[in-house]
Amino acid sequence: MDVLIVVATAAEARSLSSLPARVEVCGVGPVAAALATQAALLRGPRPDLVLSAGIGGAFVHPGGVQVGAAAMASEMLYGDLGAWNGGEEIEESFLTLGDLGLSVFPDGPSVGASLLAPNPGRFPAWAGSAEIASRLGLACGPFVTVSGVTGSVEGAQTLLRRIPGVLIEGMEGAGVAQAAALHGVPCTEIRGASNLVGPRDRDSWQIGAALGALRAALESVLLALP
Ligand SMILES: O=C(O)c1cccc(C(=O)CC[C@H]2O[C@@H](n3cnc4c(=O)[nH]cnc43)[C@H](O)[C@@H]2O)c1
Repeated sequence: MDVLIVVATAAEARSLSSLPARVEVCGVGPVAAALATQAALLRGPRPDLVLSAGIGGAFVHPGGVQVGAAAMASEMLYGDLGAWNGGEEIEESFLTLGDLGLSVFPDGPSVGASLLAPNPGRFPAWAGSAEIASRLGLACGPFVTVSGVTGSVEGAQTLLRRIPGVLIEGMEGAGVAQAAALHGVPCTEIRGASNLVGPRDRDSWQIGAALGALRAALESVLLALP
């Protein structure tokens, strides 16, 4: 399988040097990720699989991953694409694009693109993800993509309530997946957990351990691919 790996930063790319895959550095955030993935796919060659990869935050729950371990996505979804709904008389809640009847894809034919099924910003991972993760002993579950890193216990709990079993928070995965979906190329996400999702404690981030786990996971995944 020909694989395109998309990472946010040059440091992440350096930690993946000499892997048998093309590595594209996209910049931080979902917009940068989607733009760079789109550009790489237009430039070609067309890969068989796109992998969004990097470090990420781990959600704390019984099925969650430890800092320093890697995990694989079952789906990639936007965590802050929608509308906050609150006021004097109602408790604040979050409305997703699905709740609002909106889609991340054009809702009519657009230049150069055929009409795609409405999508609220949730992208199923490549169909082989769960099987390969289980074979390699990697946790597999939903990965959420945000533009603003979660910085409180309440923020982490709100995301966990909205996305049961969510494993990892990152800033690029759903953007990469959206671009791959537009091109009809399967996509999944792999991250090494550098920190817990919650109050900001930058000194506790274990970036070296996360990058080591990410590289080991990617080496095994690339070997195991058909
Ligand atoms: O120090 C900060 O407050 C800070 C704010 C925004 C970004 C950063 C970065 O170091 C880049 C984050 C980079 O790594 C991924 N990442 C890692 N942990 C998390 C997380 O808990 N939540 C979301 N993203 C995370 C992300 O994909 C970026 O590419 C530092």
